[in-house]
Amino acid sequence: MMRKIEHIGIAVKDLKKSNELFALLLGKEHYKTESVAGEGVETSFFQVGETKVELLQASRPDSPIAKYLEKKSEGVHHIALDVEDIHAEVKRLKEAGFEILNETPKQGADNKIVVFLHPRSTNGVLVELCQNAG
Ligand SMILES: CC[C@H](C(=O)O)C(=O)SCCNC(=O)CCNC(=O)[C@H](O)C(C)(C)COP(=O)(O)OP(=O)(O)OC[C@H]1O[C@@H](n2cnc3c(N)ncnc32)[C@H](O)[C@@H]1OP(=O)(O)O
Ligand SMILES: [Co+2]
Repeated sequence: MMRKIEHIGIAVKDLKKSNELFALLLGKEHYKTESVAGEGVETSFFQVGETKVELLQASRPDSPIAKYLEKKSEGVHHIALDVEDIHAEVKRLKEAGFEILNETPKQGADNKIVVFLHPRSTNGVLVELCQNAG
């Protein structure tokens, strides 16, 4: 079951500058920064009511964010959905015909395990499933 939008992921070139911009926009500072080496990203998180904004800067050239920014401008990169049982959701979505990029959940930021769906199977939106890592 999809419980809520966990976060909106935004690709940025300069995390420090974007942290200042989003602190001004949201009227509050980010509550954490975190490197996710497996994804080649540096992230920062802002709590916005029940959901979050996740800013993402590439930490190495082969990062998905680096590739994204080679072709597109800064902006909304993905939508993350909070799920109760990520394995059950992967099974349900696979059977429904969605393209799962990593069937085995991988370590995400902010104490989550995550799975991604290919945007070509979701109307052009990169979708991330997030489950609390416990
Ligand atoms: C996990 C840590 C953190 C967290 O929240 O915990 C994160 O969120 S990390 C976020 C970064 N990691 C990822 O994005 C992993 C999943 N992404 C991928 O596997 C790739 O980026 C992929 C498959 C979405 C795209 O791969 P690649 O760039 O090699 O392929 P193309 O450039 O050829 O793109 C193929 C096709 O997809 C379109 N595309 C690419 N990225 C996006 C996007 N973010 N949103 C929507 N569409 C996207 C691209 O435009 C191409 O479309 P086409 O029509 O063929 O031009
Ligand atoms: Co994310």
